Amino acid sequence: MPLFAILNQFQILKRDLRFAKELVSGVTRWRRRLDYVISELAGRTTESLEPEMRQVLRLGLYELTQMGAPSHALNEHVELAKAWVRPAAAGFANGVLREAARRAEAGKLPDPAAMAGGSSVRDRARRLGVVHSHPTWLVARWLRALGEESTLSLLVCNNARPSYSLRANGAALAAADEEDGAADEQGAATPAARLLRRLRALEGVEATPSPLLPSDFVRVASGLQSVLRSGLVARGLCAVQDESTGLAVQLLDPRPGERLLDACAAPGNKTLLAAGRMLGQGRVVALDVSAGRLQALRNAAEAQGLGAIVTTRAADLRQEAAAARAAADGGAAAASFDRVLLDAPCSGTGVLAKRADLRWRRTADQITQLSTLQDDLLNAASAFVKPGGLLVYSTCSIEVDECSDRVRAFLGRPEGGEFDLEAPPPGLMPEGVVGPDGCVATLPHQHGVDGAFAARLRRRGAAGA
Ligand SMILES: C[S@@+](CC[C@H](N)C(=O)[O-])C[C@H]1O[C@@H](n2cnc3c(N)ncnc32)[C@H](O)[C@@H]1O
Repeated sequence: MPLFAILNQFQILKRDLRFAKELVSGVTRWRRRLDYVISELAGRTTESLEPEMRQVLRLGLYELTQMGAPSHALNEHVELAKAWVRPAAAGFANGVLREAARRAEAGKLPDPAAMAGGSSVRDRARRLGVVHSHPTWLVARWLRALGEESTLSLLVCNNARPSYSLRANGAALAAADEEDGAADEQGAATPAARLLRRLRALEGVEATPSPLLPSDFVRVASGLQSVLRSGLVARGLCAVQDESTGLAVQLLDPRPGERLLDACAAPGNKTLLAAGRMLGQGRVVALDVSAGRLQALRNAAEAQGLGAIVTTRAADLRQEAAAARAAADGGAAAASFDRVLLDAPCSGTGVLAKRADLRWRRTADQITQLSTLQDDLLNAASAFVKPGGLLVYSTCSIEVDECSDRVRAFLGRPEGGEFDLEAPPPGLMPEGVVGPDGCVATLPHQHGVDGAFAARLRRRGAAGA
């Protein structure tokens, strides 16, 4: 086959891939609202349909109503029903989708906002849950915690196109500038300034320093695909990472020459930012129960020129702490780290705009189970903090039960007896992210970044870190 034909085919494949991605992520995000419309049109609940038929109708309806597909494109979905569900299913799919096309053209698609219902939290959560395509239990939680107006903004934000940021890798950028002979000119520049210089050379990329963490992060308003194609990420000069993840490291405030434990480290977004701040001096132990994800961290540390100070350890933090406490010295030797970061496993409700599927995979029971794990991990992490040292607890959740409640519970347990919740020193954190309790918290609709939480806990004793 001639080269131009192969390239042409490749273009088509790329276009198809983009289309397929948009379709799948859109259907995943808008699943509940789509199901409402389908059930109104079909006169039966979507749960009563075969799973494959449900998917065919969701795909067809989304393409028709959100991607501006002409009604003849629905033939593809009818053919899909024939092939995937069974030949006789084509008539049903055709009937529902043609009715959708007719009603859409007349501006009369079933509208969930007009759903009848009472004014209890549950009823309002159900209505908002269908209109904005979120599970009722989660909306009810937010209505209780945040109120109606804030919940509504959050729901809208979770369905909007997410914004992306890049973390600038200072060590790798400095080395690359040296190689390019730009070291003098860039000598005192921050990692973000070094990265911005490179981004300016790329066509179609609009980027500005992060308003929250301007030294390390860059906000990309457009052109993320060009950045990825440029090889800057593959070469380890930057990483796609939300600014909110940098807040926990900012609160931890690691310094050159210190010993730092990242107790739930993989895949290493925070470890690598922290290690970068240590300017090649000191030691970072990155511990995680997942050996596979730790290997990815190891590779990234090497690529970013941070391999010399980062050591990985695959282990369960709870077992490590139990072993340390059972030692003859009662754990005194293990309590040797100046700073410990516990970025705990959590529900991830702060990152729903970027993870379209997560809202459907989480349950209220999981939040309860995760809270127990978070308690156990906080107890364990505290064993490694030296007297006078710092423990930062962080999550990417916006649920109080996974955030400030866990900190309060820790301070009330024997393991937390030697710790105090400490407000960040003046000037350390950006404006608007520290609450009255001294904890750091972001909400996507208020801060324009993912939702996240971080608290700074100081162990009483000798010299402070
Ligand atoms: C929120 S993620 C950490 C993300 C990481 N800090 C970053 O910024 O890239 C939580 C991590 O905790 C790890 N984890 C869960 N249970 C653990 C345990 N018992 N001991 C150690 N690590 C654990 C998971 O494997 C997961 O990588």
